[in-house]
Amino acid sequence: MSLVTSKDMFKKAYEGQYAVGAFNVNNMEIIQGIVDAAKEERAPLILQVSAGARKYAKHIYLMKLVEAAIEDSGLPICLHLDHGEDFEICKSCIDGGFTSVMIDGSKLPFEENIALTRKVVEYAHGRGVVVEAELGRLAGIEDAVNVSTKDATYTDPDQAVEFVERTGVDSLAIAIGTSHGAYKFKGESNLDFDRLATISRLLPAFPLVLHGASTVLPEFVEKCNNYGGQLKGAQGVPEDMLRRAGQLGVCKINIDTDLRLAMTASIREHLSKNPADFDPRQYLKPARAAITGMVKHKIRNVLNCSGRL
Ligand SMILES: O=C(CO)COP(=O)(O)O
Ligand SMILES: O=C[C@H](O)COP(=O)(O)O
Ligand SMILES: [Zn+2]
Ligand SMILES: [Zn+2]
Repeated sequence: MSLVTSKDMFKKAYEGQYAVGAFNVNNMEIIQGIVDAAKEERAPLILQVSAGARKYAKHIYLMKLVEAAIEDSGLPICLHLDHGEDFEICKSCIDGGFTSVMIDGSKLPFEENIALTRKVVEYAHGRGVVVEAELGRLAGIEDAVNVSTKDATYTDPDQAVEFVERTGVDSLAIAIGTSHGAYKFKGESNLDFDRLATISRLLPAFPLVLHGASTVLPEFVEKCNNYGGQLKGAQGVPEDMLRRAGQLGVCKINIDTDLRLAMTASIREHLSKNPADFDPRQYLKPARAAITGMVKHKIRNVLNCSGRL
């Protein structure tokens, strides 16, 4: 088994009206925790690396860890660059063995986003790599930059069609009200499903991507806070909304925050209950198991992709 692109995964997901999970990875325990869950569930899997993760762990370490995960698990895995901000980082990941890259030109004017995305698509497709782009802008924390709610813009459906036609991109991240991080809504949660349905209708059989799709499960926030954390007012996207998105052309659902919460809650609990422990394996082992539990929950209850390998 080797690294694969998301092409077949998305085709099957679109036809089956479910979504593939794209989980952010930063270190060995996170990769192992996710892969263990996907293996048990026989689920398709995308592992994604942000620019920040690449800086933290280094490209080669993440590459080798993912290669090891494929060899050890026998699973086909798509390795994806999350939120590539320029041509250079996309090129570096393509040259360095990734099978999928995201060029995120969403903060650029429409024509500049098209030109940049086209340039990446030409380079990637020539090398068998697929490309995700973004149109419309999510609020929240992304690569240490906080996009305020007033700077966020929802995706225009007609522009989405023109964008896909003119760039030749393989999938498109859209903005319909989700946001990055643990604080997505104040009060009532609301996504623009009419907009999603319109985009989906205008782009039949085309895979859409939902970023900022963590559910921020209250029990994990509470556990963090019960053991010394200070996560006040954290709120995510309700699970039923994500299931609905999966039936409206969303083939890839991005999850990072929920993994962070699962891992941190577990570590906080362990160290609080076992103050004499100082061997990292003592708290990283349950933390890794917490990641596995979270990913299995997503695969079964949010993505509906269990057994779809
Ligand atoms: O979109 C994401 C990564 O690109 C992650 O979103 P969350 O912060 O909701 O997990
Ligand atoms: O979209 C953002 C992802 O959650 C990655 O976050 P990061 O840039 O802190 O690694
Ligand atoms: Zn973006
Ligand atoms: Zn994102």
